[in-house]
Amino acid sequence: MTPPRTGASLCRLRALGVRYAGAAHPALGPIDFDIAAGERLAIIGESGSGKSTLARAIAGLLPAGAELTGTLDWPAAGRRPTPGRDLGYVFQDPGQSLNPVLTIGEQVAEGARHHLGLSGRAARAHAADLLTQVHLPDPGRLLAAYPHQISGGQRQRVAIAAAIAAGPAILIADEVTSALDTTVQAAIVALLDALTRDRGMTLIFVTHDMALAAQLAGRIAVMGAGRLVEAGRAGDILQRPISTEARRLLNAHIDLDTPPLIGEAAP
Ligand SMILES: Nc1ncnc2c1ncn2[C@@H]1O[C@H](COP(=O)(O)OP(=O)(O)OP(=O)(O)O)[C@@H](O)[C@H]1O
Ligand code: NI
Repeated sequence: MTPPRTGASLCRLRALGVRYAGAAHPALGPIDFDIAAGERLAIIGESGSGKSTLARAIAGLLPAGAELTGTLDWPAAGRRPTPGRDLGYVFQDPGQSLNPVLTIGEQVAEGARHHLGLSGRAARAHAADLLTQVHLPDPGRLLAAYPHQISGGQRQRVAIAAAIAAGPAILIADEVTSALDTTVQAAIVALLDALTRDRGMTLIFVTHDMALAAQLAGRIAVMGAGRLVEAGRAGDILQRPISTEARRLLNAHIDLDTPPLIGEAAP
């Protein structure tokens, strides 16, 4: 897919709704929203608010049997992006992104071989290059390793390398840092920031952390109970949140930043 002009409407949601198979109520919607080409959007909300459902609907990665209502158009491209080629997706748990019985080399090279038509040898070289780009040490050795042989933070770097292997124009990262400790979190966020900026990719970053959202995104969409309750520039939402959901997420973050009482901090 040729990357559309920056700022053009990339994805247009109109009365978009999702109902999972057998569910009594829709998990999402109706949602009206536009995503601009090249923008950096954070989708935030509390657990169960529908963030992943929205992200998966955009990616075309909803589970079988999920029913979509309303419309989801791709005006600039004229067709939906192909996951893996036009759109990369990184999950919260690298176990969902990575296959435990394939080597890291095999899975990072797979996207390049499949979508770019590279030979096995060229795809392997490309995979080693990608591992370097996500700042993993000793790519030559890592190519032959299995996911369980590296740390959680390293696995997330591998998942990011695999997601961008075919050079997609869009990257969706769904809670990719929530299983990691704070310093590793910051490094992964910095990596996503640099990679997507360098490549002019559209970034959709799902999180329940307002500070991470504001750090990475230009615009924030706030979800609550399956609906979009507020959307706007990151700075505006941080300084003047309107919805109770956005206020709650901000307060939650201030609480986290409060230093623990001396008694609690003692070992
Ligand atoms: N595969 C599924 N089948 C049925 N219901 C689902 C499925 N996935 C999610 N749901 C339901 O849809 C609603 C929205 O869930 P979703 O995972 O989108 O929320 P979320 O904001 O991503 O939450 P979290 O922060 O916990 O990841 C919830 O009520 C959830 O139970
Ligand atoms: Ni989720």
